[in-house]
Amino acid sequence: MPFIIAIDGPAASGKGTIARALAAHFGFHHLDTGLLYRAVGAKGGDPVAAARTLEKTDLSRPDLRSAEAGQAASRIAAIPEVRAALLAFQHRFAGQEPGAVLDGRDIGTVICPGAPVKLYVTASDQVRAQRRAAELGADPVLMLAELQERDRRDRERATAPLRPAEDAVVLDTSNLTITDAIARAVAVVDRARG
Ligand SMILES: Nc1ncnc2c1ncn2[C@@H]1O[C@H](COP(=O)(O)OP(=O)(O)OP(=O)(O)O)[C@@H](O)[C@H]1O
Ligand SMILES: Nc1ccn([C@@H]2O[C@H](COP(=O)(O)O)[C@@H](O)[C@H]2O)c(=O)n1
Repeated sequence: MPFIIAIDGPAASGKGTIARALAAHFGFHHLDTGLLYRAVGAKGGDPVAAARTLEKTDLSRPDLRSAEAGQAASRIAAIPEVRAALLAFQHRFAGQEPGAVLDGRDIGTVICPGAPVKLYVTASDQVRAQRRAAELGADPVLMLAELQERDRRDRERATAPLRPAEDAVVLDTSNLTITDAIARAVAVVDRARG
């Protein structure tokens, strides 16, 4: 049976960085599920139709990492039919041997609630805004407003809201270097694998 690592958390908390590193460390597949929502938002038109016809090539559009694409993603992510259309792809991905790391907002709560490792990666709003501003070469004040608006929408939506699974290990990376954050995540997985 494949080993699944479910990682959730708010925007720019470092979950993607940790997910990629865990996948490389353990030789697992990795899916950044945020990309699915970003790609649907970027396609325009009817989001439900866009989600139902999403193709792999849609995920390599060059504009998906922008703040605008993040905002569009979080708007369409609140539509239950969009989320339903993306379920089968995520479940298939999670079923790959020898294991898979999926990061997003509802992986531990909805997509893979039985995952043996669930991490909820977080950091203070200010730290996340600084990191995202440095990454995109953007204004930290604007990034703070952008992240807070997106987090609020993600937490308050009725379907699959952002929240830690009850059995998730919370990892606050506010005062951790990338190396230390990854080391802590590896230790959590090692413990779970025995
Ligand atoms: N512990 C850390 N210390 C310093 N910088 C970090 C740390 N973790 C991640 N970063 C940096 O912060 C930025 C956001 O990290 P990352 O993309 O992993 O976040 P994310 O939670 O996956 O974001 P999103 O939800 O928007 O996809 C990146 O530039 C990354 O290099
Ligand atoms: N499992 C997920 C993943 C993402 N979303 C929504 O997509 C937006 C963009 O995600 P990033 O991880 O790339 O920042 C995010 O704000 C969510 O609205 C989601 O709902 N579920």
